[in-house]
Amino acid sequence: MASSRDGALARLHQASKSYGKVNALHGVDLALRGGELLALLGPNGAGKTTAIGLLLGLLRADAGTVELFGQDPQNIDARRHIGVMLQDANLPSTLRVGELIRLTSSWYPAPRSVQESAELAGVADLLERPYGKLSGGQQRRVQFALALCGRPRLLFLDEPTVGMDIEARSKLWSAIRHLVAEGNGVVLTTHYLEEAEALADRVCVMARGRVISEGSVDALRARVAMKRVRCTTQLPIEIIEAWPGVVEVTREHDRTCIATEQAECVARRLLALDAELADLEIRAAGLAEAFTELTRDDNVASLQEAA
Ligand SMILES: Nc1ncnc2c1ncn2[C@@H]1O[C@H](COP(=O)(O)OP(=O)(O)OP(=O)(O)O)[C@@H](O)[C@H]1O
Repeated sequence: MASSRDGALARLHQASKSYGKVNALHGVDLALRGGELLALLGPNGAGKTTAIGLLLGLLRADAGTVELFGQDPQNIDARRHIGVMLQDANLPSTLRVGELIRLTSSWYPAPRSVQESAELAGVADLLERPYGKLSGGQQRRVQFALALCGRPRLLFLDEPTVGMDIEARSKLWSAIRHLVAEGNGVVLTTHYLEEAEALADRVCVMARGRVISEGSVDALRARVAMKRVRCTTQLPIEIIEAWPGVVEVTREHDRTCIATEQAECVARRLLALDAELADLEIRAAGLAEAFTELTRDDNVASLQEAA
């Protein structure tokens, strides 16, 4: 299967798409490469599903170009080298898991064995069970087995771990890492930022139909000055929230977490006002803070544009 000129397995170039009056994508550029996991992030309505729909050939762009293995994504040959796990899979509930994997594999030119697919997805003990009788998390794992059974070179995973418990999620993460290490490309959309942080080689943040930031997790983190100050304090949240430079304050059990661009000033105030303060800790921003700051800046920009 061919890649496009720049070595990408798939790409959007200046792609735009509207639904009636809603401009869902405006001139988006995106390249997906082998051996790399790209996390596509953005608030609800940012255009992620639309971008994926174009790459999968489910939608047609109004303008710009869309390539899948150097071809039109509607081309059946190109589609045989992708694996897809979308949010609403409608699978026949009476079929057994083994039958579903066998049936799906038969569509691909060089599929994995049923056993290998089932083991990679952690469903080897469920092969004889009817799909409809499985729990939500088990059904998600079966959908993952169906996405990878055709030995795809490019895998699209739309919020793959929703509804999974911690153990299932961590197994799925290792399977995804295995697929990337084999040289395959993976596109992941998720609202769990720790998932993107754990898996992504590259992160693309979308908002209002545009790519507003793209780079490695570290590069995105470095773009934001935000830090996290954690401590145990009896000071009321409302007081801390009013301090200059404080962006967000949350409290879980007795731990208070403050997102701020002025960590040292906040720490000084905490120490001055609370003689009982304990467990003070200052950390660099995680992807979650970077995301909050990037999308907040974008909202400010959009309000300025509108004014
Ligand atoms: N079939 C459709 N008809 C009309 N508008 C649509 C349609 N699909 C999406 N939209 C609109 O296009 C915009 C982009 O939607 P899209 O589903 O691509 O966003 P998203 O980033 O995937 O959001 P989410 O995180 O909520 O899944 C939104 O304003 C949405 O309401």
